[in-house]
Amino acid sequence: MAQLFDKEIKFDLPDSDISYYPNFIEKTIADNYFYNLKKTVPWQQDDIKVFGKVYPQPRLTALFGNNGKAYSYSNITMHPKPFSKELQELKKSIELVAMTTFTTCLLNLYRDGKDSNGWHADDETELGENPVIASISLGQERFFHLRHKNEKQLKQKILLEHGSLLLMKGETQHFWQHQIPKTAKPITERINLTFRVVY
Ligand SMILES: O=C(O)CCC(=O)C(=O)O
Ligand SMILES: [Fe+2]
Repeated sequence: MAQLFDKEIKFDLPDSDISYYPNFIEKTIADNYFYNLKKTVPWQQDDIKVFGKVYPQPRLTALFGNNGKAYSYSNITMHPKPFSKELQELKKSIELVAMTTFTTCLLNLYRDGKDSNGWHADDETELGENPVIASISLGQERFFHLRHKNEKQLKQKILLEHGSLLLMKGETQHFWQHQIPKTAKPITERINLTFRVVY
């Protein structure tokens, strides 16, 4: 079978298991996924509650899944739509690398540099004890920041490029938080897909 990716970059960070595959999806195929998902996904903007105040979430999202299980975070509960043919296809190729059978995909659309994703860990109970999170990036590259929850000097920045895969597993979500910060640079849109198992 053809290799879908040419290298794995493993981050040597304590209490974590994080790998980055820069060219997981070939450029022209990644371009096609981007345009197709941008056009066909029913993007929504939910309100989030932060310290008792309600704000529109600074990005658009969508949830797909095959087991009907809802996913809740930041006071939002999302109900999955059935996987499209292309998401199903993408899920299959990621499962080969992640060695996990995913049930659910959360999609994020960052419209410009003002869109972001605040510090958090993907540690909701419905994701299980040690979640495997497989994250695909399409379109505009953005920085992904990681910080250790207890040892504040431990941090890492990863540039998430078009067609890349970032894999987080093991105890990562217990010890590390991540974010996509805003940027003042004039930038274009990015789509992120995170495949997860929702129990
Ligand atoms: O956009 C990204 O790369 C990260 C998304 C994320 O952390 C999440 O949806 O939980
Ligand atoms: Fe996350």
